[in-house]
Amino acid sequence: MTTPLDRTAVGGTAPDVRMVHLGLGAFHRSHQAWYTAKAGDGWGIAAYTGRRPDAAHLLAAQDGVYTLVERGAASDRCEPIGSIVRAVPGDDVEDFAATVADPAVAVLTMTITEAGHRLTPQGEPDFDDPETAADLRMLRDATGLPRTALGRVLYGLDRRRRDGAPPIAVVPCDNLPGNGETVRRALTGLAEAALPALAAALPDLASFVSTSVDRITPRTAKADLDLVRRATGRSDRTPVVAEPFSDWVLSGEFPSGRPAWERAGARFSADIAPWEARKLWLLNGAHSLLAASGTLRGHATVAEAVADPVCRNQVEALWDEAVRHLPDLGLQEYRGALLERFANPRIEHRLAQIAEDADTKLRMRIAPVARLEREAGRSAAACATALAAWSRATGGWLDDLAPDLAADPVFRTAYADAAETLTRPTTQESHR
Ligand SMILES: NC(=O)c1ccc[n+]([C@@H]2O[C@H](COP(=O)([O-])OP(=O)(O)OC[C@H]3O[C@@H](n4cnc5c(N)ncnc54)[C@H](O)[C@@H]3O)[C@@H](O)[C@H]2O)c1
Ligand SMILES: O=P(O)(O)OC[C@@H](O)[C@@H](O)[C@H](O)[C@H](O)CO
Repeated sequence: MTTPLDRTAVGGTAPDVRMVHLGLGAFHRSHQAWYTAKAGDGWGIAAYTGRRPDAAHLLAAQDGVYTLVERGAASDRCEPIGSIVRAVPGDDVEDFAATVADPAVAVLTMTITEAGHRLTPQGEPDFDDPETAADLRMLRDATGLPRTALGRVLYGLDRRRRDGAPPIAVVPCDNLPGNGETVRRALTGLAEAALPALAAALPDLASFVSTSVDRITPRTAKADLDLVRRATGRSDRTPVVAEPFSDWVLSGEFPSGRPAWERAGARFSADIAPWEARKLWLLNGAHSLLAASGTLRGHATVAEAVADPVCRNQVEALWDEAVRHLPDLGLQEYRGALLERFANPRIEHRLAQIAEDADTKLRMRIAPVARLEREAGRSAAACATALAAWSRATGGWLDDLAPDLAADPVFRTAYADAAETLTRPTTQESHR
């Protein structure tokens, strides 16, 4: 017999809400909520969805409690997680703002996806984006509620300013370089356009923490619901599956306190840039390369693609280019560990998921390495392969993604050569 999952699975008492999260997806639950539960020092989270309410409804029906399935190469480990105390649809913007303004709340984390930031390719607020422009008008004229993620954050922070609550730490957890500083600049620019009093107050009202986040978390499959029921004897309508590995590097101030995330292995560093570049260029860069090239070669998951020698060689070549621009942070070991993580046959990480919003991702994961390679006088052939595969898989144009690289004759030649190679069968294939 199975019993429904609820708070009794985690001891019965909910911790007080001291953290708020925007973008209640799989990754928040496998990562920040997991670190917060492991810290064990009584921080509860009120989590809001970004776009669709479904995740909030499912989770709220279970008192916010869900099962984390840690999926190793050989077996699964199921654990109930109880740090999310309230799960709320994101379109309840008034509720979100009231939580952000709550003086007991000290931390605001976010996973709104890279594209959800609605930034220009240069990483600045995009005032030409119609939804951003509509939010700015509403905020300025106080005529409605914002719909974009950053618009909602501005609305919440402005409520906090007006209520005179103590400063809050804003902790972006998307795969964006310098995510804390990027979000600080974006919010400041947007506030200057619509809420000048907030723009002036922001430096005292909020700190911005940059983070490098890592835990491969694919979308949950239907079969995982049965698996959890069999393994735990409880029916969970919304478990989350992740690899056993997890990493979190943070840099910045927490003026009103934070959970003791270091108890769960989080690291605090004054200089996050090298860690972040290592993760974005090696892990995420390879993911985006595989999402394009692996799809072209008929693969559906990361594990399938990385087992293909053609894709694997492309990944190694990309890494050879990237590591020339990274300090020695145990790069050989890191590469070896990544190959093992990618090869985990039980993690069904679909290339189609990684390929979503591919152009935004490639701008951050591949283009920076290509530029550094070109500055060093090399052709950046492996980056060119990644971009050519993306173009072939999606119909995207290099000129739109990275006009500077498109205008560089050496890179352009490498890109054209790569495009041609992608259509040519390998020696093995031509002998079949
Ligand atoms: N899944 C991973 O392995 C992983 C690992 C590291 C970092 N991340 C970061 O977390 C983000 C979310 O990943 P996930 O696995 O939770 O995805 P998910 O699809 O499970 O959840 C995405 C969340 O973002 C919200 N969202 C999506 N588009 C949005 C938009 N345009 N504006 C506002 N909110 C929006 C969704 O409503 C949802 O709440 C990724 O984009 C990435 O930046 C994910
Ligand atoms: O989550 P996204 O969409 O930014 O990117 C897809 C993957 O590259 C990413 O989720 C990785 O699995 C993750 O960053 C590992 O920590």
